[in-house]
Amino acid sequence: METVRVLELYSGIGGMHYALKESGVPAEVVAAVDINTMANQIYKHNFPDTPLWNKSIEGLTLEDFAGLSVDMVMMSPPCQPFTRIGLQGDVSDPRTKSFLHILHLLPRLHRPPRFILLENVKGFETSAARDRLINTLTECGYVFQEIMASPTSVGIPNSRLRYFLIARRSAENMNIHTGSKVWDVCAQPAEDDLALVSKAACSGTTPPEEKASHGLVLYKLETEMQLQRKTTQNSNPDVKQIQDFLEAGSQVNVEEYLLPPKTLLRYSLLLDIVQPTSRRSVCFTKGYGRYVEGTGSVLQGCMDTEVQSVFTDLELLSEEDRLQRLMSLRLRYFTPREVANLMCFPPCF
Ligand SMILES: C[S@@+](CC[C@H](N)C(=O)[O-])C[C@H]1O[C@@H](n2cnc3c(N)ncnc32)[C@H](O)[C@@H]1O
Repeated sequence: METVRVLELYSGIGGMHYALKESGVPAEVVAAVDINTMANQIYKHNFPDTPLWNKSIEGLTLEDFAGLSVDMVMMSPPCQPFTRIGLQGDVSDPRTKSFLHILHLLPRLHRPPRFILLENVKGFETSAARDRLINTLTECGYVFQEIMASPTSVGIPNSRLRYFLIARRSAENMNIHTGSKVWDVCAQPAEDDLALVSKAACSGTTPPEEKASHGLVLYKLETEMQLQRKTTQNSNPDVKQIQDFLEAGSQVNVEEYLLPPKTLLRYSLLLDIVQPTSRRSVCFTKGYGRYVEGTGSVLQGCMDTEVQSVFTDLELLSEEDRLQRLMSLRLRYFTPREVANLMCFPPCF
């Protein structure tokens, strides 16, 4: 099989490049393009031999494409215009401009890429940007498939529901079929709604410590449905346990990652707590470690105490007693290496 020449747009820290390597497809990233200097430093550190263009994608020309002679374009355009908790500016958000530029170039390329791979957040599948992408692909003679998938679909205990599109020029005699159906390969379609736990809870829909109808005790600000979903996720043997992604105890300075008292007292009801034996965690975001609400799970370090007993009647205690109880769980943030493990970056990253 010939080596596939790949252009990696919005290359960030190189997640797609690692996935490409992992796929076993003989491929070479002939150029990676990103405008973020910090991300580019990380990319360069991990892929020193890949030509990295520190420039805006709006600046790419037909000549750039012709010069690279690419077989495949892979890209993760900025997702903020499409996230469900964002403003959903879609095609009118300035951050979509560079993607629209690519769609403008595609029909004009002398030698269009044989394959296109795209990744984005849940929300993209119903956007006008997605409709424009589909129209452009159809106009250019591509067949494609759209898939919604989460790491849990492949046995990783982290919910991060994402949109994927794979497209191939139809002259390629392919066996994927174009269709308007977005394939959902998740056991639970809305699973990363867990990241929105605190949002629903803060609207005051669920009083703490309410007895739910299935015998589950709601001791935190979460709905019965959310608790039920967590229980189901934790009992799915197809998904690995969190402990398989942790650094060895001797390698972690636990004190450095413990949640500070102020955070425990203020935000304990909003925390998404997981244990080493859990088979789930919520999506980690940029604010992890700085903000609590919906930014990622925290790990229970001491198993001698049950989370439920800590939270029972917690609000009736004095501040000092509350803190003592909460601290007994030894709640800590995941280390950067552990987050990278959950995102399936290889050990060498
Ligand atoms: C969703 S992230 C890409 C993640 C990437 N797949 C990774 O593994 O890190 C989007 C990236 O697009 C870059 N970006 C956004 N707008 C851009 C533009 N107009 N030109 C070039 N890069 C841009 C951002 O700096 C960011 O790194």
